Amino acid sequence: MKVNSVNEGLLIVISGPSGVGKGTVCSRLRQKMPELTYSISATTRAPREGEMDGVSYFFKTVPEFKKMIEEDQLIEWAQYVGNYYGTPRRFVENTLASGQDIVLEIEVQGAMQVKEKFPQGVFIFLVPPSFEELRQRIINRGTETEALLNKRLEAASDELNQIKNYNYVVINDEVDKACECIRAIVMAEHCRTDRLKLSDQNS
Ligand SMILES: Nc1ncnc2c1ncn2[C@@H]1O[C@H](COP(=O)(O)OP(=O)(O)OP(=O)(O)O)[C@@H](O)[C@H]1O
Ligand SMILES: Nc1nc2c(ncn2[C@@H]2O[C@H](COP(=O)(O)O)[C@@H](O)[C@H]2O)c(=O)[nH]1
Repeated sequence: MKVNSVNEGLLIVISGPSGVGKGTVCSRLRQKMPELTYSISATTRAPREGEMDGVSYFFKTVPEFKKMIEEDQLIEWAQYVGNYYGTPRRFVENTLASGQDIVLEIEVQGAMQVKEKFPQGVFIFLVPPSFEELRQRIINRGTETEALLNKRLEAASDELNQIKNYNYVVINDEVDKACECIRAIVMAEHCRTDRLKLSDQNS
């Protein structure tokens, strides 16, 4: 019995409202699951203290970003709280084609665009233990003005309504627990795709 030779990696989208802890969970996942590859997004937002170009994001001017859109260099893009964010296409496609799994940490509008193009992807929504905890996390992070904090919280209410469009929901009450849930999801998805490949092979 041979497993299908078409052996693309999994495209894993981790999404959820601002401040829920996507970045924190993904950086812990990098330690716990070094076998996963992580996409680096492009953005027009200004770098925060400690963020490096090409590591945290590819920081772009608005004309540079618009050129990327025109040249179809992005799998998805969205305007979020006054800035553009998008996922560079080539790196994602090359990673999947080489059989490696890739993680996209993106907001909801972009995640839904990815779902249109890659319905076979694994869509995970991170939720906070409560809306008040979400607010506190953004305040404690200390990166937003009050006006931007309110915009992010407004966006969060809409984003939480999109849960139904995701395959999995993970509560980020503790970072390690959230990572273990994601590890379990990835393992289960590998078993599922192996089963599909074997059924195709033997039908
Ligand atoms: N499980 C957790 N318990 C307590 N605090 C947490 C937890 N996860 C993340 N945080 C804290 O919450 C704040 C927001 O986390 P983080 O920046 O990772 O969120 P995010 O979802 O990536 O936000 P954004 O979408 O705005 O980039 C950070 O200060 C982080 O340390
Ligand atoms: N649609 C996309 N959203 C993205 C991408 N990269 C990051 N993000 C999301 O934007 C918000 C704000 O991020 P911040 O770094 O300014 O706090 C957050 O939800 C990120 O997950 C992307 O490529 N496309």
